[in-house]
Amino acid sequence: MIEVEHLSKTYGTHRAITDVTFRVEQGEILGFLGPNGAGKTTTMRILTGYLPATEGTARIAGWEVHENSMAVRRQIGYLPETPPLYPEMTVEGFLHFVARIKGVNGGDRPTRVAAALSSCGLQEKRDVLIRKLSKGFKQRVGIAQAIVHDPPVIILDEPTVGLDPRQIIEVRNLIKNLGGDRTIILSTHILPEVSMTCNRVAIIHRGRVVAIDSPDHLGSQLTAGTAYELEVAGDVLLAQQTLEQVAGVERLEILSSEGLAADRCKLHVTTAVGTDPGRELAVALVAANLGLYEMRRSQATLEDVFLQLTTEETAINATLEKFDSSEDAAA
Ligand SMILES: Nc1ncnc2c1ncn2[C@@H]1O[C@H](COP(=O)(O)OP(=O)(O)OP(=O)(O)O)[C@@H](O)[C@H]1O
Repeated sequence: MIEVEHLSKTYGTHRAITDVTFRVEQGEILGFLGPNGAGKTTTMRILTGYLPATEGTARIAGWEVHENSMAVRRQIGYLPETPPLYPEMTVEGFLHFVARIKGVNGGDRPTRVAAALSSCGLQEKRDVLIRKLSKGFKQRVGIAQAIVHDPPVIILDEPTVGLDPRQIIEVRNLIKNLGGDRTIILSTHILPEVSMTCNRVAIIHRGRVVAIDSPDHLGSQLTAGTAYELEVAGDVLLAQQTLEQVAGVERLEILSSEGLAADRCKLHVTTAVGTDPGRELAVALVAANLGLYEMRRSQATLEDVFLQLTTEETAINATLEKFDSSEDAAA
């Protein structure tokens, strides 16, 4: 439904996005996650036909966005960071107005407006002036204006920014309910937002997509599979050798033994993707006559991945190389 290939955008001499490539299939909710200034808004403005790309192409439902910007706008509902609302109009009056300018024909308008009011939980506010609404309800009106012409694609730029925690939950649920057949891209710099609402997440950093996958897969794909922290009694070198021989162990680190009893040591074991040899680690230690006093398992979370990708230059470069080599292999 959405195909983005090698998009770049330069403002003057400043490169805002570089070689952004991704696809979104019909019915998917893709989260566009990145810190402030990463290039989310720029990408969304190109996709919606409001901004030309410097290089690359973007297609929505088969239409190249820049060459067919009017046709593309009919396929898209767009909620910019600041919703375009007329405060002196009532909610219903405003939605009728938007339906008209988006080309919904007169006969269909009452049905479309009623559907948008209902989807966004706005029926009771239909006669209220927009300026009298809370920020959360204003945001719902912003989403209602994006969907009033029943577009197959919805693009939401930071839809929960500035809302209180209750409003955030309501807007997230609303977005999930809009899914189904519709294809949705939402941008955010808030991690839980993508885990809770999206099927897939694209992490964007300094204008580049540095990872794209399901929230769960990202946790395991980019770092090793599982990690264990172990407190062992006995000779530390024997413990190290014993653990290193267990199948699946990829990396072993001896941690500081500060605060531990004299014969104790702490080790951190990282295992290969797709392996989880917890039982074998315990059995091997006991078989070597070592004492096992603590064993804690942890999985890399989306937060670990996001921090790793957006704070460590080396990790980003490694990921970019990995992406380049997988593209080479695919070519
Ligand atoms: N009109 C513009 N002229 C010059 N530079 C711009 C313009 N718009 C954005 N930029 C720069 O391009 C980069 C990407 O900005 P963009 O707004 O796309 O990021 P973002 O991820 O949406 O961030 P935010 O969440 O802060 O809006 C930033 O460095 C920004 O300063």
